[in-house]
Parts: sequence; C-alpha cells; structure tokens
Amino acid sequence: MAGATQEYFHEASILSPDGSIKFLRVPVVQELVRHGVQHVPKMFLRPPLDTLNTAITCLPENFPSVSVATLRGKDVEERNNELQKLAAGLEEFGMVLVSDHGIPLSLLSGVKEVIKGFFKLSFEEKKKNVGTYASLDNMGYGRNFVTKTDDKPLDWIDRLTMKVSPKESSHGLNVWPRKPAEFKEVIEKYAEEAKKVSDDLLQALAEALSQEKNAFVKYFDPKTREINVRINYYPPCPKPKSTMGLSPHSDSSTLTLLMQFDTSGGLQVMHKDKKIWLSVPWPSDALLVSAGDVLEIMTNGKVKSSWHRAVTQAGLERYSLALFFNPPLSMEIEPIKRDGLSDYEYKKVVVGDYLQHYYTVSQTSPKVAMKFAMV
Ligand SMILES: O=C(O)CCC(=O)C(=O)O
Ligand SMILES: [Fe+2]
Repeated sequence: MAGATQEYFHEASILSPDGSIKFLRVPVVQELVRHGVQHVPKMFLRPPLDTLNTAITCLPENFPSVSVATLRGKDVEERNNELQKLAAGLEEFGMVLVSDHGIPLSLLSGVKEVIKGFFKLSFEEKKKNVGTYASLDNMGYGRNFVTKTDDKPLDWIDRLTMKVSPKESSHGLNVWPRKPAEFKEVIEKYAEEAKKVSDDLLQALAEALSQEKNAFVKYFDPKTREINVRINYYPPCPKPKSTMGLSPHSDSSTLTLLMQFDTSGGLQVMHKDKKIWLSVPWPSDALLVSAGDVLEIMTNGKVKSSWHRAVTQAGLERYSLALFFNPPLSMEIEPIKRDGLSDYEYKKVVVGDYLQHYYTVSQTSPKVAMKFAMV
C-alpha cells in the first residue's frame, strides 16, 4: 500500500497563498484501489459531518425533469409546460434531468466504451498515451486544480480533462488520450450532439424568462466558443463516510451537461432555500443539465449556479462525463434586466476574466468567486 502511494501519483498544481502555482504529488486513487488499499491515506480523510451522512434523499417525483423532444415540438401547450418546468427547476435546484435528448444510444454506449477502455489501461500505458498540461485547471490525465491553501482533504477521484473547442486552442487539445484509438473522435461526436441540446436548453430558458430567444445563445460564437470535457472516475471507496468524491463547488460554465455510468448515486446538490444536501435521483440513462456561474451572471441571478458535490460509494465505482459550455473567453456578457430591480445585481463581465478569477479563489466557501461579477 505504501508502495502504491509512492509509485503512482499525479502532479497536481496547487495555488499558494502568495498566488503562485506549486506542484503536489497526489496518489492515483485507481491504483490505491487496485493495490488493495485497506487504510485510506490520511490526506483523503475528512470529518464525517462533511460527507454523505448529511444528505437527504430526494424522491424522483420531486426532482425536475424536462423532455427535449417536447421543447423542440410543435404542441404549444405541452411546450409551454416544459419551458416552465425548465425555468422553475433551474431556479429551485440549479439542475434539471434531461430526457428525450435525441442523442443516439449507440453514441452514448460508444462514449462509455472508450472511457472504460482508457481507465482499464495500466498506469504506465495511460501515461504513455495521454498528455498532461499543468495550469490552474490542469488538463489531461490526473487532477484538476487542487486548493491546498487551507489543507483541505483530497477528493477520491481520478480525472481526465480536455478541450473540445475552440479548435485552435493549443494546450487542451494536446492532452487527449491516444488510446483507445477512437477516444477523441467518439467524445467529439458526442460533444457535437450535446452542444445542440445545450443550445436548445439555453434558448428555451431565455423564452421561459420572457427574453428574446437568442438572449443567451447569441454569445456563443460557433468557432471560438469554449467547450471543455471532464471525465470523472470515482473508484469504489472503503471509507465512504469519511471521504468525498468531489468537493462542493459551482461550475464556472454557463451550462454543464452531465452523463453518468455505470452506477447512479453519488451526486448531491444543495437546495437553494432549504440549505440542505439532496441526493439527486438521477436515473443512469438520463442526462442532467446544471447551471454554472456564467449563467447566474447572464440571468442576473434569476438562475443561481448549482452548488454540488459527489460522494463516494463502498464497493461501487462510478463515472461521470461533464461538458462545460461557455462563450468565447473574449466575450463580454451583459446580465438581463430583471423586473422589480432598479439596479443590476450583476455587472457586465468578460468571460475569460471571470474564469481567471474563479481559478484563483478557493472554492471552500460557497460561491465566493461570484462576488467578482456583482455590482
Ligand atoms: O460526478 C458528477 O456527477 C458531478 C461532476 C461535476 O460536478 C463536475 O465535473 O464538475
Ligand atoms: Fe461540477
């Protein structure tokens, strides 16, 4: 076990209090498990009150869900009903389940296959066939940004992060796995389909909020828009009551579109008003859309970005794939006008400036990064 910790590690960037980036060797969780970890290393342990003990189960009938086919359909009444469900769901939970999305099941299976194909490789093979680009948001195989300024415990997760768009962007494009051979092609194809779903949801949301249909999608230039993909692998954990798969955070995206496999269970969201953690009743075959910080700014706080986390499970592994959609980094976004407010709650921001700020602020207190965009 000690051997596994020393031999298999990711180089993760950490932000020092003086703002500089340093590197930290973080054990590869999958390798700990493969080597039969019995004692979870201390750096992963946290007080039980911070973990799954505190969540409440949300019944499926109480969690919002929208049908993309209905949103795209011609039945005005059905469509209006769906628009309201989308807006109300995003306003209350910051997340909505997405069904009838039109993405072929064969493509979804292909995505699962290439992801599992990658994680099945030995550590040495993985390293040989994937790049790592160390930056504030580490790309490639390993860890994304780790905040160690407050000695926060590490998450029980291995991740792969790549850039899908813009195509000219150098860093994130060089880190795609070369094995399995079809990995990039399949995920890009999925991202292309998912982009249509995300754009349709943004148009529907604009309509539901009585805005002009293109109020949000107008920022998404087809060539220079940002799309990042992150694959989260949560290996089974012998100590689910004292570990976390993914620490509480909000996404820096406009929308995040999530898929998960092979098990469901693990994602939790903080209820906006009740301030309790809810386990998201997410069937494996549905997608899930989550509001990010940039959508909160665009909607002037009408929709709040979700504050969410993923817990670990004993004896069960879980994968999720997150697509993060944002306008081009140079785009300035202007919050919509809100009824009943004399002043904007949010101000105009350049997307890239917000993202830069997001990565330099510790995510330990809920949504501190948002202050950057507030009036
Ligand atoms: O695993 C999940 O369901 C959530 C993933 C997530 O929140 C993220 O990648 O930002
Ligand atoms: Fe997230």
